[in-house]
Amino acid sequence: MTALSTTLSDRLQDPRLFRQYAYINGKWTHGEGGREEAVTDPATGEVLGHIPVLEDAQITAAVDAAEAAAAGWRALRADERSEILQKWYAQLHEHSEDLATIMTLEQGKSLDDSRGEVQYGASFIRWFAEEGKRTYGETIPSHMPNAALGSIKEPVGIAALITPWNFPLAMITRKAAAALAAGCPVINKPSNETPFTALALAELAERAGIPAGVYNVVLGEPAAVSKVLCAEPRIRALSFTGSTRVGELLMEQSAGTVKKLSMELGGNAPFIVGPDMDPTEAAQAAVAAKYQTSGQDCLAANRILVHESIHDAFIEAFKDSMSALKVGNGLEDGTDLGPLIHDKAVEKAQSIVDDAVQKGATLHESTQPPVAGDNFFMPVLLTGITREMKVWREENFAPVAGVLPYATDEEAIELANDTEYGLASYVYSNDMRRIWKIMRGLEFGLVSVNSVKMTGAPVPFGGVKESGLGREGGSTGIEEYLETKFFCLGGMPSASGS
Ligand SMILES: NC(=O)c1ccc[n+]([C@@H]2O[C@H](COP(=O)([O-])OP(=O)(O)OC[C@H]3O[C@@H](n4cnc5c(N)ncnc54)[C@H](O)[C@@H]3O)[C@@H](O)[C@H]2O)c1
Ligand SMILES: N[C@@H](CC=O)C(=O)O
Repeated sequence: MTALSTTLSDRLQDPRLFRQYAYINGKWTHGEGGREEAVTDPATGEVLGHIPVLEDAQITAAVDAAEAAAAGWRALRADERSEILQKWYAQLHEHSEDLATIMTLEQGKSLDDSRGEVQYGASFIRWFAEEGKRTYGETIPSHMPNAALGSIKEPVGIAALITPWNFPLAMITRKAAAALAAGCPVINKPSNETPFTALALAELAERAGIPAGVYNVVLGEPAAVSKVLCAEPRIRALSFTGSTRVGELLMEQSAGTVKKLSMELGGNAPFIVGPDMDPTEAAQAAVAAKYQTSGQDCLAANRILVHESIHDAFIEAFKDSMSALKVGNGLEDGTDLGPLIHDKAVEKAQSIVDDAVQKGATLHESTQPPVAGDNFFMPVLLTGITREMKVWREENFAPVAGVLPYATDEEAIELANDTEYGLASYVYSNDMRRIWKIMRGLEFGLVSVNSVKMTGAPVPFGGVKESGLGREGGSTGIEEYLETKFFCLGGMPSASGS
């Protein structure tokens, strides 16, 4: 390892949380082929450390380990698994500041946002520790004489969890806690941009007493690792969070082994502002819904639809609010927006802005001076946009907002639904009838009315159309890792004579 690789551990109260190995069968594992990949701080370009690039046989070894551990984990009572998960939850709380530091260094988001994500991610562990105790089956009135019918819930088996870099902790715990509570061993493949948060979670899982083989983290070349996981018949569930492009690829690759699939994919959220709204209040909410995590959020309000009667006042207030956002290194006090994850993200953001301007949109820039650094991108607003522009059609995953005026509620609904995505949507209005009409008309899995914040452990989170399959969190999230087994007990004496 290079001298710089010690920098990250020097910043931690508990340096053992910084791991530069995969975690398989309870052991910290290097790559057998000797290959490594560097992980950099997107704010500075500094190398934070290295991760091993595992060979295919090592990915299969993780499946072997999970298979060997499966029977023991499944045999525990739900309340015994719950106790272990509660200990994992406590570990996250005890080490929350270190987890936030690791996250900010490798992802770039502000330290406050990272702290918030640690609490958010931990909340899924506590939630599923409780939900695991409530995986009820049912009794079924029999249609046959002398038979008793019913169903029980059983763990689906080994679950592979492939996760993104934008929420490096919560996207893991929302899956892993549900799978573990259901009785499934897990194999997490985190993003190569943010592996150290995932590895710290594994270290804390071990300290909490999650047995060897039940929790594994594999690393390597993403397409190669995912190919092995998808083709592996012993993996019975695949839960993926990431882009629609990769999600579709993984669905194809999993077809041959007919896995249970959960897909949390991309979004292109509309934000509808009714004519009855105060334009300043609505603009402040839209700015918050668009620029959080520098726009690198599947919930980001990309397409802002404002009633024509308040459009101009809304734009003025939006520009003021956008210009108040402080861009900088996430470790610095007062930073609202950190850098984008890498140079390709900056290039994509710039190409979306250029495309819109070239097709006639007006660009409004922040009044703050630009921040030096390759991956920093100042927040911008585009007005006068059309449906032909990339800013309308593509998930930009950057601090780029587009605003379009509309005249009627029907037009707002039609515009909002004009996308292959169907994850999150926002409605701002004080008119209950309008809210109800628009909410029912929106083809999205999540509708947030007069609130920027919509997520949390009790929420059935997920999208429709090409935004995905299944729901995470809430009372349904654990179902992604359970099978229903029907039973028919024949030859039974029956009190009712049936
Ligand atoms: N719906 C949700 O809950 C949700 C949450 C967070 C992010 N997202 C989406 O995730 C995307 C951003 O995250 P990202 O850039 O990490 O997504 P991504 O699809 O590029 O990567 C996600 C994961 O897939 C892996 N991967 C990348 N290329 C692969 C390939 N060719 N074969 C197999 N695996 C591959 C990555 O290493 C990573 O672990 C956005 O589209 C965002 O909307 C969705
Ligand atoms: N903010 C989302 C993740 C999307 O990128 C969430 O809370 O699940």
